Amino acid sequence: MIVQKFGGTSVGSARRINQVLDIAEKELSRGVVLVASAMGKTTDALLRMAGLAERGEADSAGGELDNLRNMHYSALVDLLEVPLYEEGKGAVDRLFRELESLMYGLSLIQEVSPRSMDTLLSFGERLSTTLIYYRALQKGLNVHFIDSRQIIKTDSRHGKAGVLEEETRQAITTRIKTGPGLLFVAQGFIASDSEGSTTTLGRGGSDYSATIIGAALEAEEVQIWTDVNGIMTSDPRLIPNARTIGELSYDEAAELSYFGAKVIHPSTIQPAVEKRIPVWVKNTGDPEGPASRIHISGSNTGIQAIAGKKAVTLINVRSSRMLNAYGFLRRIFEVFETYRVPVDLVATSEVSVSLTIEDAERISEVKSALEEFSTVTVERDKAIISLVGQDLWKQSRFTARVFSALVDIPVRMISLGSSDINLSLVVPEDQLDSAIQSLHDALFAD
Ligand SMILES: Nc1ncnc2c1ncn2[C@@H]1O[C@H](COP(=O)(O)OP(=O)(O)O)[C@@H](O)[C@H]1O
Ligand SMILES: N[C@@H](CC(=O)OP(=O)(O)O)C(=O)O
Repeated sequence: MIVQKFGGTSVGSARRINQVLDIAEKELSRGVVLVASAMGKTTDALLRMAGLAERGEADSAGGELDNLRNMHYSALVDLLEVPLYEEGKGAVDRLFRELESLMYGLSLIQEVSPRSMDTLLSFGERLSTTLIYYRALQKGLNVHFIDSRQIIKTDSRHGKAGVLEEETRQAITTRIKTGPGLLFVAQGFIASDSEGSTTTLGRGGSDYSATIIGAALEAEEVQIWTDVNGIMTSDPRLIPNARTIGELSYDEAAELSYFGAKVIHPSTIQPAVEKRIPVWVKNTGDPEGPASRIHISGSNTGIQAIAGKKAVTLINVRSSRMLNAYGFLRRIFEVFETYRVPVDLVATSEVSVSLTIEDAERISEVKSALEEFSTVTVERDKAIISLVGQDLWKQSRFTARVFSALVDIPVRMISLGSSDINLSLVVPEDQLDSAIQSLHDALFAD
């Protein structure tokens, strides 16, 4: 069997949902689990709705709701015919009634807890998969609807819940019995905790849902269908002449996604690696076109791709008392552990350590804790550029080419060696795009 995941753009209209089901139908002899995200920018709209509800602006929140309703009903009209139309409409009506009551309830109390937020966001995927399921029925396919909250079990960290692997594996294998000719339709992104409360896996988390399901069912492959021709040498929105990378290793894909290549969610690779499941990244709008295959090895040496991540904060920790002493790094990392703030890059000298973090929410607490034993400076509005490829450092001219491409850009920190496939540089955020453009020109010219 295979798992096919379709992102927001891929399921963004009735026409696209038809394309999606054509793609799934072609693979049906293998048995397919289809994992879908919310239509288009629905999750963003639900987030805006939550913000308005929190401020008690029920009318404006209602406006957002009306837009979503129009989008889903107009797709419904195009996808279904009487008599199935009535049944599909009934299911969509129920979801919108529930969503509307929740939204007015939240506007009334003017409070959106992380738990309510996850419930609110879940409507995006629940609506899109309802449309896909009914359209598949309309086409006469042997289709089964799965509520992913019953198969993906997590802790209760709302907004970015941690998956409980064994419980999840058991729930998936119990509820999904695939076989040739069978189609299962499930939501990406959503899950539930042990109390049954809805949780979510973090923005873009549907890719992760797909590999979790793929790993549990020991799928032949997982296909991530999106709006570009696979993983490219850089974001094609920024670099129009970026090229598709045909083959990548799991490590390369993980580094690229972690350091900003939005095309796959950073957690996607981990479940696939454990079961050695190949992950394809393909374009729904160009199913036969160039695509990427991520698997155990097979990557070429040398630069594969450049990723960039904005909104990075650089923290410099300095203590002259630490000269020739030990335990400095341990104390620093204890602080980050206490406040559960992940550190991305680290560079050290004898008396100072520079680190980058993505999540600056708890920065003042982290800073105060570090100041108990050191002097701390914080630099905001930074970005990380990551150059990813096997054995980059073995190529003597490589670093020279990188730095001459960045001659006009102040590089604030460098990290090479922590993994042998990633050279990362910290630059000012407002110069990230131009830095990636000059690096791409210099490194992928031929
Ligand atoms: N290296 C890259 N290769 C391909 N796409 C990339 C890369 N880096 C960033 N992207 C962006 O990722 C987008 C696809 O991710 P996303 O919008 O989350 O898709 P989906 O909604 O299908 O999950 C592309 O439109 C592209 O702009
Ligand atoms: N709908 C969720 C989950 C997701 O993965 O979406 P997409 O596949 O469109 O990136 C989000 O927008 O975060």
